[in-house]
Amino acid sequence: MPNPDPYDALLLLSFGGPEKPEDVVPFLENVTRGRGIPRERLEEVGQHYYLFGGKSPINDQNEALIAAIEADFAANGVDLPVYWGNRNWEPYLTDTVARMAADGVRRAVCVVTSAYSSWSSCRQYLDNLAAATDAVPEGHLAPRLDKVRPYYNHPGFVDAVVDGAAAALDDLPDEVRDAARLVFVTHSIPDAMNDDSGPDGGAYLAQHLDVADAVAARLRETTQVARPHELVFCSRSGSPRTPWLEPDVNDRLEELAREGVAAVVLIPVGFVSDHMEVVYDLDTEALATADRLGIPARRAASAGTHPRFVEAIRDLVLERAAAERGEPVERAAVGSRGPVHDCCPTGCCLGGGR
Ligand SMILES: CC1=C(CCC(=O)O)c2cc3nc(cc4[nH]c(cc5[nH]c(cc1n2)c(C)c5CCC(=O)O)c(CCC(=O)O)c4C)C(CCC(=O)O)=C3C
Ligand SMILES: [Fe+2]
Repeated sequence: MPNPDPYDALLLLSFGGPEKPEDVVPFLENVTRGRGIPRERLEEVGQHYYLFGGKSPINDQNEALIAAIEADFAANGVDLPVYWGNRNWEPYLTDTVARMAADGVRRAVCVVTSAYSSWSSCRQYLDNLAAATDAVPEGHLAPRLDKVRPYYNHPGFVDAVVDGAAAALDDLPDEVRDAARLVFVTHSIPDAMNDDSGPDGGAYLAQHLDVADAVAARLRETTQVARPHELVFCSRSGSPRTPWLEPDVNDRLEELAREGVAAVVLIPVGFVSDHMEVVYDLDTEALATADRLGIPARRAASAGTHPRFVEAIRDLVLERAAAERGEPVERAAVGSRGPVHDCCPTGCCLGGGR
């Protein structure tokens, strides 16, 4: 039987999103508190949510992921209850951790719906865990919360991305499929945040480039067609004077149209589920850009509840449990960078967060 000791629960930590139109403004206030996002940008992003009835898909997607994890744990003899908390919306992480304390959870392993290193995608979640532990009401012992390593290069996550991309390629018209450009997409962050990501800097960008190479190589093998690939960015915010990672997906599509590209597959490798960044920034905006430019384009599914991703979560949990018991563990990783550390050293992913 797999051994989850010393853990007595799994905590899924996510971003959170609004459920109804009245939630949108308070949600955006939560996200951007102290982050210096211009008012016009907030109004614009609010419109993205209103276009979808004020409801982000992310909460339903997390519920589906939890159901898939519970089924996978039950089928594989992993006896851990699953809790869920968000940074920016209900169920708030602070409330969840208080409930875990009241339930007598002493130590939980934590999986975040974010696969890469950077202040936004790793350190800020660690800070959220620490703050939620500190906020446990008097009279209860706060559980210890161990976040698993950034898993962008875990073979299960990568398999899910490969499958999504292969299905999107299949869906392109026959005559352009072989000439399609593989365009990997992730969330832009400020250059300074990338410069400060990981223990040696630049990890956010380097991790994406590495996994994009790995996915493209796998697609080359499975389809027997070599296609060029590249990484682009979406969802830039902040002040226009602050440099963020570029090119923007829409700007790049303009260039690709001028270069006469035959077709494009957008692969949202930076995202774990098809949340608002995917359904608005890619499906609504970028696919409209491609359409206007006359480029046949498809958007690949993100990992979501792909069985290989769910298995990867089980593997990450059991791997960390064994490591905490002091047993030798093999940390699965594809690409050229090796597994990311279990525990971030001081100074990892600081800065850039202002
Ligand atoms: C790296 C990264 C991820 C991926 C890792 C992860 O998943 O955590 C991510 C995910 C997400 N970002 C999301 C939403 C938003 N992000 C914003 C703003 C920002 N994101 C940033 C970075 C990231 N964000 C940054 C550097 C900012 C600027 C403010 C700051 O410096 O902190 C804003 C403010 C308005 C705007 O300016 O866009 C919103 C509304 C949602 C929810 C989607 C839904 O509702 O379905 C999700 C999953
Ligand atoms: Fe974001």
